Amino acid sequence: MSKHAHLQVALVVGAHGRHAVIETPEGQRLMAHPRGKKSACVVGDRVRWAVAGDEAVVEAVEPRRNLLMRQDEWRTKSFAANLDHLLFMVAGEPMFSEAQLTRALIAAEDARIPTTLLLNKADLPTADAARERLAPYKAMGLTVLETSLKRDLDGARALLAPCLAGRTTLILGASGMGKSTLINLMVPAASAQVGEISQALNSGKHTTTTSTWFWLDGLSGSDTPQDPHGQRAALIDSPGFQEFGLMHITPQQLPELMPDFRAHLGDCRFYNCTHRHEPGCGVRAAAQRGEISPSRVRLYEGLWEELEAGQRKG
Ligand SMILES: Nc1nc2c(ncn2[C@@H]2O[C@H](COP(=O)(O)OP(=O)(O)OP(=O)(O)O)[C@@H](O)[C@H]2O)c(=O)[nH]1
Ligand SMILES: [Zn+2]
Repeated sequence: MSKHAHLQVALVVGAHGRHAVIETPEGQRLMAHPRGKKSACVVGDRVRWAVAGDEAVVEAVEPRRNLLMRQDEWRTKSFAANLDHLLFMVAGEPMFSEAQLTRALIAAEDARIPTTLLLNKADLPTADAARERLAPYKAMGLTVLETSLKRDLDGARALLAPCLAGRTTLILGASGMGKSTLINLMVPAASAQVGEISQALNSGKHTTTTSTWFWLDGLSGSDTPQDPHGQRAALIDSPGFQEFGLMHITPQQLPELMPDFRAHLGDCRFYNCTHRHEPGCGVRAAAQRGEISPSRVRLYEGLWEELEAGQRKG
């Protein structure tokens, strides 16, 4: 048993730099500082904490079920930990980026986090082009839900409730896909809560720089067979969509993490086929038969080069 096992557990609902906002099981929120590098925490972490002087100190982070990383130009940071589900929002206007989608799916697959795709703005004529772009993803088994958050709030709520019930969902969407509209629909008090957390973390500045945890009341999973104890539903919003960091993945792992590629991995002549230029490649053959979309092949090749270059840099 860890030497911190006697300490109380709290949930990290906001984190930024050397600060965290933690929530006790009774629902009390406190500012806390991690004791050291080892106790640095991210939203979704369960932590052991204690009072030291007049502040709360995070003494240890409980083992994580998973951790999603994001990447900006310079470095890799964490999005959130202990996720059950990822909801990736897309739209036809502005048209979503298939490269961002593919990266997110690879990261989620690697972390074994199931993903649902949400096509918003289904009311616009441009939704057809988005549906077409999503076809390969549907074909590889992903669920694609459709909403018109602006036109039909009640319909969206009814559709999303079972998808969010009883689990912790990280919601991702590039600017303009309708993420704020969705969060405000599901969490009416969201903007007030974000204000409180970001004020605590940024000492007064009212900008959101951190992922934020929201409880979704009324959506406990007590009716779902996987969760007979009725775990509370929660949403994590992560503002300022960044690319997923994939630097922890090797190019050789990529095909295993792409279900449309994975389906053909047994069909290559060489056991160490990279599916780029080898003769007798089953993946290429599948692409030629139209079973893997040309855009996915291009994305795979680009990622391969990027990850290989990253490996060389060490
Ligand atoms: N036609 C249509 N417009 C929508 C729909 N949902 C959201 N919008 C509009 O799309 C725009 C972007 O929505 P937001 O919710 O602000 O998008 P966001 O993804 O949070 O974008 P950022 O605030 O830039 O991060 C707004 O003008 C919304 O009113 C929809 O279902 N249909
Ligand atoms: Zn091959």
